[in-house]
Amino acid sequence: MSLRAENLSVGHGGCAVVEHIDFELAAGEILCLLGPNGSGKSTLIKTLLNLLAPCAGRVLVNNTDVKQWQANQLARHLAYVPQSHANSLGFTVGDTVLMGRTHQWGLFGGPSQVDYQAVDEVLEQLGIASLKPRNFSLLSGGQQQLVLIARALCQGAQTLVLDEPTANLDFANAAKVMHTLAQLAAKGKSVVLSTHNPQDALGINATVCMLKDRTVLALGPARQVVTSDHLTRLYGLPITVSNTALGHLAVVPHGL
Ligand SMILES: Nc1ncnc2c1ncn2[C@@H]1O[C@H](COP(=O)(O)OP(=O)(O)OP(=O)(O)O)[C@@H](O)[C@H]1O
Repeated sequence: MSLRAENLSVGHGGCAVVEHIDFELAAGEILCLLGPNGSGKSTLIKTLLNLLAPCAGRVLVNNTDVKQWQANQLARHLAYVPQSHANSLGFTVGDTVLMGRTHQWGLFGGPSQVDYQAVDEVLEQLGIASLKPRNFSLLSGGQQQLVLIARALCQGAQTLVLDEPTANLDFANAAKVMHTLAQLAAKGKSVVLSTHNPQDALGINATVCMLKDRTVLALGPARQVVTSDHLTRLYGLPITVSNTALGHLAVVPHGL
């Protein structure tokens, strides 16, 4: 499985928000989009998912233009994980995850034993099997985010695409979601995510794509690209990336 952006320009109504984006994501890799508010992260994500047409260039999934994929076929390759939300009309966690299988049922089909088994397997894989009978809308934001990741996995997609998966999550839940994504990548899934926290990118050893002023400011491995200089330019305030005594890199804004 590969996801490739080729000289891609993304935007709305023919007006480009970011131009000349080039990257290739292979199995097991994580691409992390960083950029200030309005820099085009969500616009790029929607274009990758074929929800928005590119202004120029193209998106290729397994070397085929994303526009040429049938929606139910594309669902086996790309799964969108929205931000956690509570308007699930009272569905249980089990039902919510089962919905990831609908593209496999055909017009008049319904779930089979294989589908129910797939639900149990992904809930087990993410360590949330005990949540299965619970009402999705009554879960915490972090639990909901894990359930939505489970639904995407149940879809069978090779690549998960997440728009700000840690937004609105407390410190522990955000860490758990990022850890889960890193574990999935280690097992061969590809992940695209956006975040407002550069520390997220360092923690999961991602490839980072920084968006600023309609261009890609930097693209490369987090430890090379998430630097004081790049972050200062990206967010427009002094930011230091320094080594901690434990050998981690810590991102600290200062001078406010
Ligand atoms: N449906 C739309 N029609 C026209 N312009 C839009 C639309 N959606 C977003 N935009 C504009 O596109 C630009 C990029 O928005 P986008 O939501 O992609 O940024 P973002 O980096 O995801 O922002 P944030 O971090 O605040 O979520 C902004 O100027 C925004 O106003």
